[in-house]
Amino acid sequence: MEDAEKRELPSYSRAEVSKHNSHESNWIVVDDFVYDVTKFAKFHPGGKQFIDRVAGSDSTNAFYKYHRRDVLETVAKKFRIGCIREEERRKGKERTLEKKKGDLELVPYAEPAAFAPSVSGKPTSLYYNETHVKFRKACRLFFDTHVAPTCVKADENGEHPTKEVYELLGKNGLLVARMPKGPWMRDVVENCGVELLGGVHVNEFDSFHELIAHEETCRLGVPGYVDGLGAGLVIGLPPVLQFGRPDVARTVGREVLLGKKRICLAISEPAAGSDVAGLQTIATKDPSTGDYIVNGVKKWITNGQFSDYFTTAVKMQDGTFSLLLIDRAWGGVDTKPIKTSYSPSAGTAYVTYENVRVPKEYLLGKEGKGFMYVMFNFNHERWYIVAGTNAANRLVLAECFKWANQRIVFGKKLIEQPVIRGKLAIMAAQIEAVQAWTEQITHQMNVLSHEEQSVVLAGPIALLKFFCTRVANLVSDEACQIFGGRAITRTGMGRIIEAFQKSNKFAAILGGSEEIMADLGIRQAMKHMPNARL
Ligand code: HEM
Repeated sequence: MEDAEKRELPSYSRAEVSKHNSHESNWIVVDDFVYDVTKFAKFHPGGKQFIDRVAGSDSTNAFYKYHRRDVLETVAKKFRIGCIREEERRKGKERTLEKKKGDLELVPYAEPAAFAPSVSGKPTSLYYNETHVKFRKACRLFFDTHVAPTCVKADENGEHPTKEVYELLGKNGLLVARMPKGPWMRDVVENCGVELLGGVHVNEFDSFHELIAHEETCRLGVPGYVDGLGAGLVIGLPPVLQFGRPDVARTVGREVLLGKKRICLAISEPAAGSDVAGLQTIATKDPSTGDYIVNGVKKWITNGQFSDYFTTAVKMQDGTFSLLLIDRAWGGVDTKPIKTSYSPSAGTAYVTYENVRVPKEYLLGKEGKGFMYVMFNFNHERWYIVAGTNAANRLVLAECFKWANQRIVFGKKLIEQPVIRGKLAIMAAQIEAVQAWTEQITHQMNVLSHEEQSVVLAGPIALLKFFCTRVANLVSDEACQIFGGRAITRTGMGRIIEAFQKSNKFAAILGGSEEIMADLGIRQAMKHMPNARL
């Protein structure tokens, strides 16, 4: 793409560029493009003197000391006046790697091993086939084209993803792709015009495609906005689809999976986080109609601020729990934003229910069985949290590799320092371990029934989540040390590291805290352990 653009532009020799080396005419070269920065110099955010110092020269290396590559495609583009003559351009490893929309990364460990470039072109994993490769590439192109160009600003401004973005995700199957396996996918594909990306057929779609959909959504580097893109849907809609009355499940399922309505899961309360049994939101039954009247509050509800539907856990008068689907339009539901350490784009809310009348048709499953449904849903929720967190871990590692390759300190590249390579090694090894275990569990999800999964996978998924969020903690810590001051700066080179640092603890708490996960993993193992003795 860059080469094609260069063919269209006037070309200059390096000698010609070097003549424009003053305040009156200041040209610089970055990646073989020529920029006239004469007028821009005094508006340059880094100060005029930096630009003046390099007037007339190739400033590629100097440029990459202080900017992310995207500055070239945004701010710098309007000053681009030409390119360097072909025979004088940088060659081989001297050239900055060109990256087009939809390209997978070539940086080491930036992609799961099965998607890293293979020398022979042969598949390198037993879990994935050609449809997974096509699906990942199509997802990457989708996000690079439709989401990446605007999400950084939206996240910065705390804007929720728009209805248009949701509808686009819906139409391209990126909402249904994040649901557990079930008939809803065939329904929206065959009856609602949804087309799965990469030409994947409904019959081909499996849990590995779903894993890819989570990974691709979560690797944008803007955690608040990423959660705004459907964290509520991933955890809030499955109970409706799996346990709702068929007519309710179909109507609400279609609305949400097409991106026309939004949903969240409302379980935690000011006094009940991981301790789900401590819920205090009460549902009383109207004996004349069988409807439920709900009163109470919910806290930390991701997407609650802009959701239409709330999949809500309530306590019944007899002390048991039920799950109700509540529509904001019925009245009595109020949401207000909670300020968290990441962007308000996630729509994290404090939700109040005041005498909300819920028609009995909106009970999910059986009365009094809500706790079981919440537990059932937790396996999928925790597995999705792992998928997203490890995708973010990987993104951070790729940022570290790039930065260590371009940052010069004490006269050499950071990556030439053994201490930095040690940090990259510990991150890469642990991220790969999480990936391998995730893929193993994903395979089990593919072959086991839901019932078997509840028995066999609850423990391993809890331990995997515990391990993954510990790894995220380590990745964040090491990345901060590699990026130095930039890791605590919201914009510029270290923005992804800074955002990750502020948000990686979310995954260690939501969906069951690290401590509870570790304990649950071993308790589940003990349940199935025979009375073995040494
Ligand atoms: C077309 C050329 C250039 C453009 C459009 C440009 C634009 C920018 C922008 C937008 C920033 C704000 C930080 C960010 O968003 O990343 C910035 C910061 C900066 N730029 Fe440039 N720049 C250019 C060339 C250069 C060159 C050639 C140098 C050095 C020789 C330089 C040195 C700096 C420095 C030192 C900062 C401050 C970095 C910091 O805060 O740590 N810039 N520039």
